[in-house]
Amino acid sequence: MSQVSIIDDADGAIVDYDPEFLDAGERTALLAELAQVRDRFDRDRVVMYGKTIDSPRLVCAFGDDGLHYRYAGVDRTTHPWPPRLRAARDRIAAVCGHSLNYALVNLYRTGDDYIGWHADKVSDLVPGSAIASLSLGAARPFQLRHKATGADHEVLLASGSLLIMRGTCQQFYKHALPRRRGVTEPRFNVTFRHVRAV
Ligand SMILES: O=C(O)CCC(=O)C(=O)O
Ligand SMILES: [Fe+2]
Repeated sequence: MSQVSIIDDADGAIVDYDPEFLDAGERTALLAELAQVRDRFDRDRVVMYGKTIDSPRLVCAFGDDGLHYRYAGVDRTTHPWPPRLRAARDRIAAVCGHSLNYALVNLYRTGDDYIGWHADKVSDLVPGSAIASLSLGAARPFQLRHKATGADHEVLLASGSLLIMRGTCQQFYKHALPRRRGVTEPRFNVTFRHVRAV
């Protein structure tokens, strides 16, 4: 595990990045497994400022039985873990130092798909738990911005890379994956989370 520190600030926000968490064989196998469940992906209908908006990307959730994780008015059913995704989850949980029971997977079909500036909702997560983000497919730039100072960070998320956000990251920073014209290859992003049992 060769982690690079992206953020480690006085407020306790921590972001670490490992560009080569998965080797080439694991990347190919996991991409193939996600491609097999491609028909389970659909757009989120997100309620924002009283309006219903279809997300500019496709989404699918996997997790342990009976879990719910709500965000922006979406309460999505979780599918059972495909075996390779569960194996990746186990390895990533060992890196985080706690269990991970939920994975939200975004599919950016081309560079036109994106996710806007936001912080992840942490009230349904186990306090102090990390959010671990595994990328597969097209490399896309990921941006982090401090909510008060506007300080910017950008990381090109490579296929097979792992980015871990922990500490007060969601409290002090927003993040986004902007549009990138000219990207024709799809990208899957899996964010593993430790959702609180309700
Ligand atoms: O695709 C990414 O790298 C980020 C996804 C994300 O921020 C989210 O699902 O909350
Ligand atoms: Fe996010």
